[in-house]
Amino acid sequence: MENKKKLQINNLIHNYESKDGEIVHALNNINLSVNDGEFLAIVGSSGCGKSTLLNIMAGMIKPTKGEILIDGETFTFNKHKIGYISQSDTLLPWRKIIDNVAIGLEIEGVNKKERHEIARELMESSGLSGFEDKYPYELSGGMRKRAIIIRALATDPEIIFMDEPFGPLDVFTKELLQDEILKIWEKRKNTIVYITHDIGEAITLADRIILMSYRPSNIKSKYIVEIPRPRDIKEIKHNYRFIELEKDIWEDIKNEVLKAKEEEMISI
Ligand SMILES: Nc1ncnc2c1ncn2[C@@H]1O[C@H](COP(=O)(O)OP(=O)(O)OP(=O)(O)O)[C@@H](O)[C@H]1O
Repeated sequence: MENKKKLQINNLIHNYESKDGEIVHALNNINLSVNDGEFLAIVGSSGCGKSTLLNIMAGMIKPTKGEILIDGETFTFNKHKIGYISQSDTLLPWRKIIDNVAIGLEIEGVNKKERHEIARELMESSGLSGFEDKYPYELSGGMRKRAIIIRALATDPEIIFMDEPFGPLDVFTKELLQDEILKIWEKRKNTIVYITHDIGEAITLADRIILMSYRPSNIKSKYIVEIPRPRDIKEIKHNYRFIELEKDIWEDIKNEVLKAKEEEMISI
């Protein structure tokens, strides 16, 4: 049976224009579909356009050309519910953690009792019980990140877009959070599109990995991660498929970076 397509990107082109009129050709005719419940990771060298692609998919940037469909319909915020998690710490410092976690529900008009119930449940499942009435500055970086993740989950979005969510964290905290994301996703099966620089992270988490070429960026390669689930965050690194895949993707990215450097040298 064919998988149901949740998200579809057709003929996407995006150019930026800087203040002095210089055009940056960021994305060049991207065609991509993401299946319902799929965990898709996007990797690529720095500046290749990963965040641009994610921000367009999440409706935050209007593309120069092309269309974004969710369940076959043009994406609009009125019709479709999405979650977005970036690298930055986006908790509101003046709100208690429970009110931060519940903010999406508040915007949806859910009453206080109900939204606090949902937020409490999520906080309990992610080890944040007891911190409901604390303020963001009273939590560690890892705890704040957990609060941001469950805030995105609280409204039960159809698709969650994540832009290097664990980038600034230490390796230990990062692995704990990766483990949590895996557990949450294995339970809920939301569709996730996840950007990362970290190839190991992409292999650990994703069903499929897209490698973007250098600018103007396109999809250079696609890799299926054929490692069974549930995945053990520590064990997976010793899996021969993990090792092979990591080597192949590294090689692929290295060639892309070298090509970009050569082009830069020629244009100087
Ligand atoms: N608002 C903007 N105006 C002009 N150029 C931009 C703008 N945003 C991004 N760019 C350029 O578009 C290209 C793609 O940027 P983008 O941030 O999408 O890349 P990225 O792959 O996410 O990079 P990184 O991995 O370093 O975060 C870069 O050359 C960047 O300088």
